[in-house]
Amino acid sequence: MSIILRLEIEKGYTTFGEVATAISDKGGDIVAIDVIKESSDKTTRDITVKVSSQEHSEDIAERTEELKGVKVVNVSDRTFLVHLGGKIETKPKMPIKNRDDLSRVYTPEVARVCKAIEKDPSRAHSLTIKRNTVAVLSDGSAVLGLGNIGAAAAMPVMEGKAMLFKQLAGIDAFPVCLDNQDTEDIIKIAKAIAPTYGGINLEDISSPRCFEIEDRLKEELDIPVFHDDQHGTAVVMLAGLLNALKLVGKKEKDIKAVVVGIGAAGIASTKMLLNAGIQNIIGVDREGALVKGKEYDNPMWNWYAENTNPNEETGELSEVIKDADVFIGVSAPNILSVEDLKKMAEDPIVFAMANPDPEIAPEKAWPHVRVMATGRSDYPNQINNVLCFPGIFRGALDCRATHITENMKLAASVAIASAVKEDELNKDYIIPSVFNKQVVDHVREAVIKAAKADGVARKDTKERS
Ligand SMILES: NC(=O)c1ccc[n+]([C@@H]2O[C@H](COP(=O)([O-])OP(=O)(O)OC[C@H]3O[C@@H](n4cnc5c(N)ncnc54)[C@H](O)[C@@H]3O)[C@@H](O)[C@H]2O)c1
Ligand SMILES: O=C(O)C[C@H](O)C(=O)O
Ligand SMILES: [Mg+2]
Repeated sequence: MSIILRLEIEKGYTTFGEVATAISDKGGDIVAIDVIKESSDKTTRDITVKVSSQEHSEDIAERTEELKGVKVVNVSDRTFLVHLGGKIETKPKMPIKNRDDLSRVYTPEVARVCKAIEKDPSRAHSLTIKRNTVAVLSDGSAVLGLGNIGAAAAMPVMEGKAMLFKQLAGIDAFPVCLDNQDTEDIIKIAKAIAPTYGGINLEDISSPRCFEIEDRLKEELDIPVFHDDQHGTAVVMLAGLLNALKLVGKKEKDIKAVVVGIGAAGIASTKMLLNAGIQNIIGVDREGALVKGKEYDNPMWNWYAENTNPNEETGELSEVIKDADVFIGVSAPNILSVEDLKKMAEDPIVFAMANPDPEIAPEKAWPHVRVMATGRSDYPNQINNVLCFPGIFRGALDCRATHITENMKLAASVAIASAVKEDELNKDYIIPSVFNKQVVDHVREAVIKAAKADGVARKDTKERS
């Protein structure tokens, strides 16, 4: 990463050469120097420095501040710079050039359009932003793997999702971050804001509340509601796994899979694994493997224990990982060790999907596994729900689907998997890149077909409204 150090240097104490030496002594690589302000007694300079980590950057800033007459005004890294003022904006589709335009887009003419919608509410789809707009709704309770960091702190993730909706699928999405973590309130708020949107993408809402919120909204609204951390993750995980199993020549019905983190992503992923014919799945959470006969507070865990772990294996991850063919991690950083990897069956497949820090670092895992994937953008094999949500919503909006069904999700999975051609498949390419333009189109098409087959499409996509 690179940072920009803004320094105020009083003249007569420390020379710029001494500042540069201090930075390079600490291992910083100076790549640019800009003079911001110059006066008779001091100079302000921006120094762009390549550093290896946040700690490294703090170390350099501290060392620089120790120099006599030098003040660190600001340390900004490029990631923070791209977040300045937020990452998205709204834009009018046409300019308002004169009173005539004004009277059409606004009072008085706009009233005729309002009345038309009042008379026939379905016209909201064609006469407002509804048909192409998705709410990215979060309560900030399970943001990435960072936990309950609240609504305001969740915003950068939700803005990022909105950017991806637009860039990858042309969908106008914007964050709706709620300072409220009460299940009933969230349901009420989501229902109240629904008229604005063609769909609701629930994001980073912790389990088990996320299940009830999604189920109730699906029941009570006529627009698609999709909890991305459950279904987006499961769809992409299955796509990657189908290809990884092909690569190692193993069959779904013969393998043992260990899923760690039995929350939103873990439960939905397990349901998809079961539907794909994987029979031996063991779920592990903080207290070890979930097993039949135990009474859990979390009702979903009781369901889980009843429907998985046919051999009733018990114990910690380090015990049940023995002879596993597949590890699916949607839990917390660094919970999988090299020792665990060594106990797995031949040709281990490891999807360490916790964000931003995976269950095991790829550098550690690579020597011991056949296929390694993470949720991150900076390693090969990115298993991340971003491969799903743009295309699945593009398809759902285009056919005006009322719901996103199991078949639509499965169709999305197969479409994502098939974007990797047989002759391209290799251990570092089991899943297409986020930038593969075919992915959204293929997912869209597959999803529309499945929506029509399931009777949830309200519109023939050939017509343009
Ligand atoms: N790559 C992706 O596309 C993707 C998608 C969704 C979630 N995730 C990641 O998966 C993780 C979980 O997300 P979620 O939405 O399911 O959250 P969640 O809060 O619903 O579930 C997390 C579960 O992990 C369990 N857990 C936490 N620490 C654990 C540990 N040390 N050992 C075993 N279990 C542990 C928790 O008890 C909980 O049941 C996060 O890190 C998130 O970033 C990745
Ligand atoms: O946001 C991501 O990168 C993926 C996922 O939604 C997560 O919560 O980790
Ligand atoms: Mg998420």
